[in-house]
Amino acid sequence: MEESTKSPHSTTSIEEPSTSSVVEGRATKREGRNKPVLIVVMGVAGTGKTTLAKALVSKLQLPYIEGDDLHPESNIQKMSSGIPLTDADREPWLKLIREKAEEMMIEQHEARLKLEDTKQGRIRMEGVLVTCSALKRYYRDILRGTYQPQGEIAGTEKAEDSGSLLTYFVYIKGDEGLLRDRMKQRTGHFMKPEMLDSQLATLESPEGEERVVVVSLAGTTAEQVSEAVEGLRALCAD
Ligand SMILES: Nc1ncnc2c1ncn2[C@@H]1O[C@H](COP(=O)(O)OP(=O)(O)O)[C@@H](O)[C@H]1O
Ligand SMILES: O=C(O)[C@H](O)[C@@H](O)[C@H](O)[C@H](O)COP(=O)(O)O
Repeated sequence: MEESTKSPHSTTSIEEPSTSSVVEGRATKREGRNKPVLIVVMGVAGTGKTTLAKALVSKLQLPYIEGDDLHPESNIQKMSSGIPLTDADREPWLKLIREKAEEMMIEQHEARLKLEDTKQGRIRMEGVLVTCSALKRYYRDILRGTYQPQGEIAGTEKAEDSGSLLTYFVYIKGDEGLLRDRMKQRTGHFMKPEMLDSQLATLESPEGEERVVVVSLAGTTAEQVSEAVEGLRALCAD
């Protein structure tokens, strides 16, 4: 077994048969070469996106973007004051997340080429993990890089480019009561439990869309990791 590192930003090889290699391995066999992936852990506020994403980072050894860190200060101020964000507030934020993920993927790819040149190691999977509420279908299309706005009328989609950063969603789904309990227990966060109503009202479930894995809110983090990984593996094998 080659040496591996725990750093999510590492470019060292991951030789153990980790989930990342399983996910990547299937994709590689099917499509003939490595495909970088964007994995978005999504759901309303307080579902456990950050907790699950950090566990997946450690399992899959992928770099990670915390979506909340990319909000402009004005959005944070608004949410902290109990005012839900609008589409106009969210659109630039979602575009920025996609841009950052693409930048990170390019950096990762360049680092990989250098490692291959010097034969220092091998990366088993390329991709980026992101946490983002991604509440509406068209928000997710922005994250997929497929959204094409058309002036004032509803936007259309362009096809996802399988040669770039294919986007998968891990949707944490569960009971509203449990969610409210979790939010009440969480302290020191700008998003207060009262904001949950607007989050739930805005949510358009991603179920039925392409490349979506549903995991249970009620599960432990370890169970959620297994569900996510199994789901991603199944999608890659399709
Ligand atoms: N699987 C889980 N089981 C129990 N509590 C959890 C689980 N995942 C997260 N939590 C707790 O729920 C709260 C919200 O989690 P967090 O990761 O901050 O969610 P989000 O990023 O979606 O807002 C935190 O207090 C966290 O410790
Ligand atoms: O789209 C939104 O309304 C916001 O993005 C909102 O979802 C916020 O970013 C987080 O949900 C709050 O932080 P947590 O998700 O960490 O609770």
